[in-house]
Amino acid sequence: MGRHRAGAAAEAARDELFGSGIRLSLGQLRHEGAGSRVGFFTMARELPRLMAVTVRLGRAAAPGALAAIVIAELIGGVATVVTLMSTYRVLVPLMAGGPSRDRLLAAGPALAAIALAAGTASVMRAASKAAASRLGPRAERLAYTRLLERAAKVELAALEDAGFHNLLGAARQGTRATRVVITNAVALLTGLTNLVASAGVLTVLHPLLLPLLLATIAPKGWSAVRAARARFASAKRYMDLTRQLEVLGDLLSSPNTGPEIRAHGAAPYLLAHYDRLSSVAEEEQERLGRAEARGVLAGDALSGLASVATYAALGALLLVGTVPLAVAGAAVMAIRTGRTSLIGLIMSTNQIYEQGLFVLEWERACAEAEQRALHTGDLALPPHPVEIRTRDLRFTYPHKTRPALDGVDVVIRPGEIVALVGENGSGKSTLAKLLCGLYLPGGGQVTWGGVPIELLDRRGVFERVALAAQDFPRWPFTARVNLAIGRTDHAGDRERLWWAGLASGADTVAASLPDGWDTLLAREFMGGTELSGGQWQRIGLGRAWFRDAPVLVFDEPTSALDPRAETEIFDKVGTLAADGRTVILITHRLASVRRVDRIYVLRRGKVIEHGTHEGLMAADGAYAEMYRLQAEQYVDSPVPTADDKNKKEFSQ
Ligand SMILES: Nc1ncnc2c1ncn2[C@@H]1O[C@H](COP(=O)(O)OP(=O)(O)OP(=O)(O)O)[C@@H](O)[C@H]1O
Repeated sequence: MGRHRAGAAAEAARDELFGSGIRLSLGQLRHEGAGSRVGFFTMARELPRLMAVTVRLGRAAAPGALAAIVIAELIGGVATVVTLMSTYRVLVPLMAGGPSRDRLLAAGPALAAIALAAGTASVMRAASKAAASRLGPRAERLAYTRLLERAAKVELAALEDAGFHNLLGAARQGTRATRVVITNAVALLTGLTNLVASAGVLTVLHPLLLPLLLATIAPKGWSAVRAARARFASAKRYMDLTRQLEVLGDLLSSPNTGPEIRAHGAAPYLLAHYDRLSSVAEEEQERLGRAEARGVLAGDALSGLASVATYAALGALLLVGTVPLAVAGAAVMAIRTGRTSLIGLIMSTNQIYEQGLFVLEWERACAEAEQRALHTGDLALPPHPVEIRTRDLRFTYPHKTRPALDGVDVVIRPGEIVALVGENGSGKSTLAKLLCGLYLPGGGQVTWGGVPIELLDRRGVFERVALAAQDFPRWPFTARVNLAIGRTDHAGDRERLWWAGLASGADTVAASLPDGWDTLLAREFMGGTELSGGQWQRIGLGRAWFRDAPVLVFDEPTSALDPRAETEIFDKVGTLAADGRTVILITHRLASVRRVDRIYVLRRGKVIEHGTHEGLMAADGAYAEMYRLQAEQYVDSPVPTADDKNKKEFSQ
């Protein structure tokens, strides 16, 4: 009852902080989990596929190391066969009649063979381990690089899809799992060669002994596999929760949220939610642990019974004289070796399976990322600037019902400055992203030079655009790189940096920093520093200037700038257009759009008005109303200038 209440409280915590998203994802995964609840044999079928993925990865990462492992393990297996068979050959003369000296001498060659084989096996195991330590990290790096390469190329919309995001989370775990799988695959190979060796020897000694050996181990295998599946299903189901706990942990210790957490006294509230959410994770771990313990107990009991049966059978064979004493002695050795190998084999199989399922997620994520890769046509843009136009453009974000854009028609000619204005959430930033090809239309068209964007080589479109987004990234790198990342193939271009710095005012920011352009802009690292909001905005604008593209998109470029800097920026935007560049300007500062070529006013994803400032003022519609509202803020309480004051004093 108490537990039930704790669960309900945690559920409530999820709703309050993260909305219903996590419940949805838990529900969905429960459903998926039900579909994938399969038995031992499905797992047995999955294991080879899982191993094949890892082996392919290993072959690509370090083929030499992989070959070394296989060879060393095979030789190790042969050495085990030699050891076991030689044991039999030692026992036969030792148990025969005659003087002890003769019996020992007769057993001598077999004893020497055992020593040699044991030595060889040790050397081979060591060689195999060394090769695995080379292979593991390389495979992990290769897996991670492949994942990142593919993830960096997917459509932006895919990155914003929570399902794909979760898959990427599991895949990232999968890249780390490759190393565990490889280490355990070596152990598996060792166990397998030893097992084959013992099984072979047992079969030679007496055919009945082999099935008995297998019977001792099968229940253990069953319980281990069951536990591995349960752990994997749980890790997947709780992926969102794990991520949200990480996020809460980061928020509680981040310098960005630090001031607000302290000033608002929010720490106890967040900690309480952390506590409740982590109690859900804890409960799940407990549940898994209990289920696993039950499975282990059942497996061990069955395995114990089978062991008793094995030794009883051996005893019976000995009693009826079917098996001589030497053979029974060797059989005991082989059973012990086989059992140890089998237990090791099950442990490693268990690990391989549990971690390998994440490796399969890695493979699935790579495949899905490839499927969701940026769609691009092959038509090249002409070298000269072209007109950008939308016709009946519609766009809805994934998992949303209401369209963000609903039948938008705009035209932007080369060398024009076009402004997009409108209330919050009206679709301005979304439109800008569609114009520069970051999203593909859900309906209607975006054309560049008359060609629909889907048919164009989109890399060519990106090449022509510099985007200073509203939420531009604050890269935790040096100030220099924060600009140069706008066009990395010119990263070392000092003249470009100087020019971009001058145009955006980022040069004055750099001049105020301890190491100038080489100052690290991340206070969480040693030697790093933090900028003010306005300073960051200058850096962000500097990046767009550094990119120096024919089409510039400025989304709220001056929201954090002081009035002087703002005026300077808008003057510079004007000169960009005079130089033949096309400028798309999104702003709420209507004073700054008076001189642009055309203004589009958006509301709820539609263009409700368009024209020049004068035309829209004359039309006396939504734009005129917004403009007057802003202008009145200044007109209602006029601030006298120094000149006004002089005039007043003069008239008195
Ligand atoms: N990445 C996204 N995923 C889902 N919905 C989004 C996303 N970005 C924006 N939206 C939604 O699309 C609609 C339009 O948003 P958009 O950012 O284009 O508006 P905007 O006019 O630029 O607003 P603002 O003036 O506040 O910047 C809003 O309802 C918003 O909630």
